[in-house]
Amino acid sequence: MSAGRRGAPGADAGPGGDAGPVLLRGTFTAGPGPGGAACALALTPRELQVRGPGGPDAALRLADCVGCAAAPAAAAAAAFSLVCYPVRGGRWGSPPARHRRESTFRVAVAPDAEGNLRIARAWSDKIRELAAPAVPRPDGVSYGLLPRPCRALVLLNPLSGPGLALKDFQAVVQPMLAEADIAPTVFVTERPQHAHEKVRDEDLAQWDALVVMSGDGLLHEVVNGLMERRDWEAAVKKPLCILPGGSGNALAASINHYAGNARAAKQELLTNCAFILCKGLHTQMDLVSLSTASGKRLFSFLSFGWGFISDVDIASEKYRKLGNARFTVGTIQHLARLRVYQGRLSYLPADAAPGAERAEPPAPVPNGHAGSILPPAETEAPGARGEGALPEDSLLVPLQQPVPAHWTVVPEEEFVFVYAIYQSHLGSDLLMAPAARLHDGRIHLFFLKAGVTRVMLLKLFLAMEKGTHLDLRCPHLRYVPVRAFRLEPRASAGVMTVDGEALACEPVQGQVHGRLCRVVCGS
Ligand SMILES: Nc1ncnc2c1ncn2[C@@H]1O[C@H](COP(=O)(O)OP(=O)(O)OP(=O)(O)O)[C@@H](O)[C@H]1O
Repeated sequence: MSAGRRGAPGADAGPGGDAGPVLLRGTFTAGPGPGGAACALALTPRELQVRGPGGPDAALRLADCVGCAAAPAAAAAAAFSLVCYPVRGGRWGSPPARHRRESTFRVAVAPDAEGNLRIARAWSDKIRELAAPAVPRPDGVSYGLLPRPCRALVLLNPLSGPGLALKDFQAVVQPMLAEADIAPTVFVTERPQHAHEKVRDEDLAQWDALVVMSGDGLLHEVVNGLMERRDWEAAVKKPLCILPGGSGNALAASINHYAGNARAAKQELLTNCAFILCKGLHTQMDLVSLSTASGKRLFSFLSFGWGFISDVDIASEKYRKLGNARFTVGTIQHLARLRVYQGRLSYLPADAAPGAERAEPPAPVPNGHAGSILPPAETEAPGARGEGALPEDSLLVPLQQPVPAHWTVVPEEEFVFVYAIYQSHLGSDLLMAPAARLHDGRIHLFFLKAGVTRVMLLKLFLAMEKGTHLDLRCPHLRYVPVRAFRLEPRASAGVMTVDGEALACEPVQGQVHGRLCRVVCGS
């Protein structure tokens, strides 16, 4: 709870107190107009303590505050308003969610309007300063804060998910961004690849952040559009932000989870993610480089899949209007005609002895260019040593060669699914890889071997809602954190998925590139 009962303002002030020392103190009245109740305020580094006349004391947590502004008020007074989004417990069993709460205080203590405005501004400036999240400084990971004012290019797919992205953006997100001094410029996509082309050709210096209001598919386009630029290395460091407008919203659900929030979907998830954007903290995120036998190179932030899960994902697109429920419908349909997928799966375990890959130095696969056909293995990729050279896949050997000897080759060659995920969530209510983090340098590889019963498969998906599927100890399900993998399907029928988008079925291999891009995250 953000507004809790407390002792008198400043009661726990001073070194060692919960809220820290009192930095500002004043007596104002509640509301912008004259005649409001008197309030004694005390501002500490963590909260604004409010004591009304005889009423309960409240503390507004600055960690919940997205903005604060001062303005002149009637009768030579001034006012300052802070907007907080505290978490309130859900009713009737619904999970706790953030709700808007605006608090305005009228300042009429100076003899003139100018003096009152000066005081109101001093309070609002200090509140804004204290409300900015502390930037963590862990070893080796870089965090940053979006500037204020902040210029955000919002790429929005009006047809994603149930088709409400534009309406939800205007109703839920835009007012929050205005409160947080973030100025959005909305670019509504008109067709597939539109966002890809936009960010590939855009002058990125105009923007402090690229915001995607859509499903994961549009962010996949944005990441690959950035990686196709000659200045990709700088471009991909532009902070990205996902606001859930799609049906799966896996990255949004993962970021919500990493922020320590309860599971949320729909408007609650959108409010949580918009709140995270308003706070403006960003950090590094891993990307996985995928190379296909036909020569494509793609960059993926979420997942690569083959088999049951991918088939459900693609086949259920026609139920997009159902939102997240489309996956439940698709799962039930596909359970009825459970298939086996044949192929060879190999991987480099994440805990393989460091340097093992150097014992037998592979000829790394060429750099290529994002989304383009790779040149033959023996030729050097265009620009491989100059500007535009993409990061080298140093753990991989060309697909025509066997995997290096220190890799593990799965003996079984019949699967129900193979799923490599690098974030925690597969969808807003599917916690597939509870251990995954934005920059853990790992691909969380799951594979389900043939022979599993339909009942067990259903149990696994039900348990995944809480992330307890591995506790079922299903002998057919394997989970291994890896740094690279290769999948060689025996037949080309069917479909694979990258970040939930369809990919032709063919041999694919991938490796993680740690901390390659940046993403807005919770503190
Ligand atoms: N205006 C548009 N018309 C048709 N397709 C579009 C348009 N804009 C983007 N697309 C394409 O729609 C596809 C799906 O988009 P997106 O992933 O954002 O939504 P979704 O599939 O509903 O959500 P999720 O990935 O969460 O299931 C993307 O491949 C994107 O290229």
